[in-house]
Amino acid sequence: MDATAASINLVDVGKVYPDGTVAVDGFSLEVRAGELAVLIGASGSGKSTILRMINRLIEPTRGTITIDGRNVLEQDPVRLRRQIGYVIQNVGLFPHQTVRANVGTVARLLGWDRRRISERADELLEMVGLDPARYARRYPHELSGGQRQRVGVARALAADPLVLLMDEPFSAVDPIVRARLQEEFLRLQATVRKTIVLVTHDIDEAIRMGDRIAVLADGGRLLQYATPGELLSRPASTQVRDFVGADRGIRRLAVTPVRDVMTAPDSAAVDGRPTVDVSATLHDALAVMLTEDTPAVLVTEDGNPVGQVTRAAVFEAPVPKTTPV
Ligand SMILES: Nc1ncnc2c1ncn2[C@@H]1O[C@H](COP(=O)(O)OP(=O)(O)OP(=O)(O)O)[C@@H](O)[C@H]1O
Repeated sequence: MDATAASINLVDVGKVYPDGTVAVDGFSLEVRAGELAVLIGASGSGKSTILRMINRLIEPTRGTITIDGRNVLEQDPVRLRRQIGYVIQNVGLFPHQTVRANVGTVARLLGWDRRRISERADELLEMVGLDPARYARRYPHELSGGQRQRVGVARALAADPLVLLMDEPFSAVDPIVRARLQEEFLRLQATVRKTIVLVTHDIDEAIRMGDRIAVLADGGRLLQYATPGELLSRPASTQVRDFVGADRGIRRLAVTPVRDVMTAPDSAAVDGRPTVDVSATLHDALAVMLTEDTPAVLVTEDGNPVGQVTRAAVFEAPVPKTTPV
């Protein structure tokens, strides 16, 4: 087990609201420690309800939820919530508190001393790309939407939680800011490696961010739980296929590394051929082929040729293995 993250297990979880609405009817999912799982699905399919049952903002009416094997339903909900970071769409920052005080909220509740709280808050602000000297003393209304969202992420990470729950964290900002926040967040996640459950409506966001994506239908019915590549290349049903979209073929290129399809470099063609780095995707390789009007590109690692990718290989990219739901 990773010391900074915890696995999450939902087994046959259900929620019937007091008015009789069956929001979630027997939902099971396993999120491995350090992985980012995305919940996506039609409006009203129960995504937010599932998310909020994990930190018990909503009490399940059946099933079990464990974090690292410990049943959350047997823990004190207030203490539980302090151990789980929670980021929501409009952030919910306290308007009359400075950015530093907002980031320090949970640490304060945990009784940390003032100096440790400020130091931690400033460290977190730096991590999310906000210079504390400039922003720590501002109030939320003195920030842009994207900056507020970063403060929300910093606040959720401040007490070093094992688990982070994110409900449409980037949807309140425009698409350009959103893409930048997603990228920054992925870089941050590569360092902090939390176990994350993220709810979104945006299939591009799901594909970009998710290690695994759960596609839900009404009542929290799990249609498929798979890696982005698998979801795009092997949708489990027409419902998933429709959901993922007609351009799933193009999307798939963006999640398939050239490493997966490259073959040994053709020695005669090494000189002068356009190159892509070994970290590139098929989407990158195809873009180079199209702009350079060439049938193949060389794949390089630290500048040395390690393989090649042809147009044919791009279009015949192997289908990823299926992982059982
Ligand atoms: N407090 C409540 N009382 C009764 N029904 C509720 C309550 N909260 C949510 N619901 C219903 O439960 C179902 C699931 O809602 P939920 O918010 O979890 O869906 P969602 O997938 O997150 O939706 P969206 O994508 O639109 O945010 C919906 O039919 C909703 O109307």
